[in-house]
Amino acid sequence: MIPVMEIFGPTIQGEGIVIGRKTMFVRTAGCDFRCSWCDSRFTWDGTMKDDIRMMSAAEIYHELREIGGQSFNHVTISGGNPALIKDMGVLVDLLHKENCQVAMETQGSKFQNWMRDIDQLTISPKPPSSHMNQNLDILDTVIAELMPQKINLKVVVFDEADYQFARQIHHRYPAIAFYVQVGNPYLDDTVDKHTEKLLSRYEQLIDRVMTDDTMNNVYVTPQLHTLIWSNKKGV
Ligand SMILES: C[S@@+](CC[C@H](N)C(=O)[O-])C[C@H]1O[C@@H](n2cnc3c(N)ncnc32)[C@H](O)[C@@H]1O
Ligand SMILES: Nc1nc2[nH]cc(C(=O)O)c2c(=O)[nH]1
Ligand code: SF4
Ligand SMILES: [Mg+2]
Repeated sequence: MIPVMEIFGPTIQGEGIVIGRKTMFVRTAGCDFRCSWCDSRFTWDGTMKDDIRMMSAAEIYHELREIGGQSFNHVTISGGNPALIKDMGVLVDLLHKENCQVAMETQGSKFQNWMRDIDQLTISPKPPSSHMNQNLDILDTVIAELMPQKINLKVVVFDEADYQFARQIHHRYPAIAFYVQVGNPYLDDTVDKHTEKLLSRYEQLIDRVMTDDTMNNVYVTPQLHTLIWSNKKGV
């Protein structure tokens, strides 16, 4: 059984390697990290614990079709940390059998065998501003289990220390597609002029990367969904 926090979509994948892709989301409950700026704290801080449902893969698939009808062929599994969940492989296999591609978001602190079957696996190590201490030896062991061409790395950047961390991660794994994503400090979804504020932060990150000759093989991205909807839940 899988602890599900929310199922929603179709929407656009707002982040990373398939940014803009029409997708459904399955968000699991529970995380082994506690990032200071987590935009999905409700998955682990207890505030929405009454919404958590223990569901089988078949039940999740049924609900995806109930909400999304035939209007999707891509599902993103996020959380929380979905890599905590042993039984997820059954859902990944079922989605593939039903001709859906499957993406996943995780922070690289845990490995499960079923992660090898994910079509777009994003690993997002946490920089200093998160106040997490990402264990790079564990990250090495997780990445060693996976095919470099089937995964990508995405580091969220809020400040210069985060940027230096991003560079360190990119150079530690040069064969893996690398994304720097601008941090969103506006977690309350009622911030005035959030789009302008986020775009301005995005522009600063672009400027930082453009003049850095050690960061040429990289993608610089915003969180597309937050430009439109701020940190609204369920989009
Ligand atoms: C909510 S997390 C869930 C998956 C997994 N726990 C992880 O962190 O990779 C999904 C993505 O959102 C990113 N994220 C979380 N809070 C953010 C924020 N305030 N600004 C920008 N990205 C954020 C994470 O770094 C991660 O790449
Ligand atoms: N539209 C949209 N794109 C996303 N990409 C990653 C998300 C996440 O929370 O993991 C996310 C999300 O919550 N919404
Ligand atoms: S690892 Fe992901 S879900 Fe967990 S606290 Fe950090 S951003 Fe949030
Ligand atoms: Mg999100």
